[in-house]
Amino acid sequence: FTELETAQIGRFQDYLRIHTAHPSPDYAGAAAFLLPYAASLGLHTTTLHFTPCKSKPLLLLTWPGTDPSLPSVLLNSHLDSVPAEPEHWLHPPFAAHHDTGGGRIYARGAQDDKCLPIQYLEAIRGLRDAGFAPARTLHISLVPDEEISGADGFEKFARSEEFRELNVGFMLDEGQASVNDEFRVFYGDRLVWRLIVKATGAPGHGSRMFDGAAVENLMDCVETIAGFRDAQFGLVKAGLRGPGEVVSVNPGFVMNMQPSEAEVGFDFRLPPTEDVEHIIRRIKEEWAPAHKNLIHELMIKGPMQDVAGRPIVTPTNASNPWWSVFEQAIISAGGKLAKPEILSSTTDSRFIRQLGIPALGFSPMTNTPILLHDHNEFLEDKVFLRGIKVYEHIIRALSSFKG
Ligand SMILES: CSCC[C@H](NC=O)C(=O)O
Ligand SMILES: [Zn+2]
Ligand SMILES: [Zn+2]
Repeated sequence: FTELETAQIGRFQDYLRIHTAHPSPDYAGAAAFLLPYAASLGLHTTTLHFTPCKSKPLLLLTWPGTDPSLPSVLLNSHLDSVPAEPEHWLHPPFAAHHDTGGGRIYARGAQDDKCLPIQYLEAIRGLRDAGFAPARTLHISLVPDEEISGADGFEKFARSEEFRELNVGFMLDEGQASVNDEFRVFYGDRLVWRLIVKATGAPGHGSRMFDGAAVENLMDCVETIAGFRDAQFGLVKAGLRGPGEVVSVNPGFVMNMQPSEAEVGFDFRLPPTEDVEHIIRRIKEEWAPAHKNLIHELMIKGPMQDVAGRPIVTPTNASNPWWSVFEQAIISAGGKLAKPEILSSTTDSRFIRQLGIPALGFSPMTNTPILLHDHNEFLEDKVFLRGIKVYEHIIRALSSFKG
């Protein structure tokens, strides 16, 4: 590695060592690391707060463009991470151990998504040192609480006056690792629903067999939903649909059993183009019907349509000029792009797509196992460094785009 590359890996490790995991992410520590870092590159820095206690900062880093009349480009990354169980890890999850043999850097957040701000900033360093001046203003947003819904993070930011003033024309946000040598890109996120079904039934002695007990009623619900789950999963297993193109449903989000009351929770994920009325009808009529003493509560986590009443997706065709700028940038970086996908999980991109602003999910990690939220999350040093080069191409292209 060159001296610069060694320093870049070091900065990545320093950031990974900040304890950003829920339930008590060290946002102040992350801000204390990132703000002076950005300032040292000549970026303007602002800290916004959308909570009264000011414990959830949202950092904005800005590289002003030479033509401020053009809409800006936003690169997003969330500051928080999911928790880790250290006993299941080869190395402590916040030590950022660098395995010098294989080059792996182990840490919670190595893929999701603490590589991104370092890659964004190091790409800016490279471009600045090469004398590049962006035409469009480039903003980086570093937001709290993505992992816990973004309600105090990007959701409030997207509705704010400060956001409107940024005049964002296009956003890049996190994506996911790719197990082959094609970069993955995401043009939509699935919708998140939580369904709680409560059953009531006749109480009775544990030795008696009788019809209509609460748990039995609830089991009918679980079994019918399990059948639907099998059918959806079957489409993915048969290669007919991508994992983001089916409705996923997983039980067990809350479980609380009593003799005359029983309750189960389901985590539902729906493709943005799904016929939601049809699913709601099936819940009411087939899966949790009142005649089986089942009641249900459906929580819809976030918007289901954009401001124009359409599914929340970013076009990846000629109708979206940013798409071809992005695609060309990947090619100019010597990369290959996989077919655009719907992300199985959910990111902050949904809040900006909902406003009708195009956004793509992208994390430059090829030939890397998908380890977000998993034990032993790691990113290889060479993959991390290549990502910096890829962002140099992307930032150059997006910020020069005159369309
Ligand atoms: C209700 S928003 C949940 C957001 C979360 N995002 C990342 O994992 C997810 O479960 O996909
Ligand atoms: Zn993430
Ligand atoms: Zn995550």
